[in-house]
Amino acid sequence: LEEITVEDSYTGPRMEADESGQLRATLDFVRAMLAAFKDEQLIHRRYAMEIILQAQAILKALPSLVDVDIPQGTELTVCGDTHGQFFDLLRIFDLNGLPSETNPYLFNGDFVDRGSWSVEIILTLLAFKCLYPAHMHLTRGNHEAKSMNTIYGFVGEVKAKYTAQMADVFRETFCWLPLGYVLGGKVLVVHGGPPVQCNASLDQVRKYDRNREPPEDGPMCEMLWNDPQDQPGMLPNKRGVGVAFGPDVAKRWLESQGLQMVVRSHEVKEEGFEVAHDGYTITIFSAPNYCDQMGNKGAFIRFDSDCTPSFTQFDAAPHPNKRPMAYAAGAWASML
Ligand SMILES: O=C(O)c1nn[nH]c1-c1ccccc1
Ligand SMILES: [Mn+2]
Ligand SMILES: [Mn+2]
Ligand SMILES: [Mn+2]
Repeated sequence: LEEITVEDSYTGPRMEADESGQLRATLDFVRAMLAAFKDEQLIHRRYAMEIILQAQAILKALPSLVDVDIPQGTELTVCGDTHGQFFDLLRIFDLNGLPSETNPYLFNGDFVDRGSWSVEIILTLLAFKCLYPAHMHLTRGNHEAKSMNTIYGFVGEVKAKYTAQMADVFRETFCWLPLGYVLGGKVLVVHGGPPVQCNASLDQVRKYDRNREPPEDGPMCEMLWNDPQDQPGMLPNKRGVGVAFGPDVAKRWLESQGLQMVVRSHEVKEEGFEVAHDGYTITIFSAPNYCDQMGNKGAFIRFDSDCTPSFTQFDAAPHPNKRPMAYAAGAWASML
C-alpha cells in the first residue's frame, strides 16, 4: 500500500498515522468521511484500501458464528439490508446515533448492490469495524458475493469510483464476513435463515470454512438464502437456492440449538420488519422505498440485555439524483 501516495492536490479527509506509523481511521476521520460522502465526494483510494484491508484482518480472525453478549443496562441495534442506500444509512445514524462502544450495531448483510452508493455504505461499515471492532458486527448476505455483485451493480460502482483491483480486495474481504451471530446466547442473527435442511448445529457453523464464494447448498448457502414461509414444513425456495421453512421447522431447529428466536433479513417488508412463526422468526429490512420504487418503510431493532426487541420504523431520506444500479454493467448501454 505504501506505493500509493496521496497527492498534495487531494483535498478530502486525510488519515493520520498512529505512533507505530500505521495509518488509522479515527472517529474524526470517519466523521469527515461521512460528510464527504454526503457531499458526493470520495476518500482517496489509499485510505479506502487501508480501511478494507484492516477490516479484512479483523474479520479473518473471527469464527464463522460469533457470540455477542449484550451487557446489563446496554442495548444493541440490529439493521437489515441497506443495499447501497447511503442516505438512508445516514438517517439510521441520525435517529439512533453513530456506532460507538456504548452504541453497538449489527448490520445483517446485503450492504451493497441495487442502490448506487454501495461504496459509501461498505466503506462506512468497514471503517466503523476498524474503529470499534467489538461493537460493529457485520453478517455476510447473499449480495456479498462475486456473482451477485457483478450483476447487481457493486462491481461496476467500484470500478467507476475506484479500480478493478479494489473490487477484488472487497471480494476477498466479503469472504471473511461471519455467517451469523448469537446474541445473549438466545437469538440467532443470520441474513437468510437457519441451516434447517442440512440440519447443521451451531458448532458445525462455528467451524465452517467460510472463506469462499457461497456454494449451491449446505450450511453457508442456507444461511445466506433461506426464507421463512407460513405453511408448516419445508419446500424448495422460489429463488432456486436454499429452502423455505415453516414455523414448525424453525421451532424445532431453534429448540435443538437452545435458541429462542432467529432474526433474519433478505426480504423487503412493507413495514420494514415482520414478526412471523409465533415470534420465532423476525425479518428486519433497513432499505426504505427499496430501489426507489417499493414504497416500503425501513426499520431497525434495538435489543436490550434480555434480548427483548424494540422496533423503530423510518422513511426514505432524499438522495442526489442517481437511479438504482446506475453503475451496473449495461447501464451505460441504456444511456446510448
Ligand atoms: O437484490 C435483492 O433484492 C436481493 N436481496 N436479497 N436477495 C436478492 C436477490 C436474490 C436473487 C435475485 C435477485 C435478488
Ligand atoms: Mn437483499
Ligand atoms: Mn439477501
Ligand atoms: Mn439478562
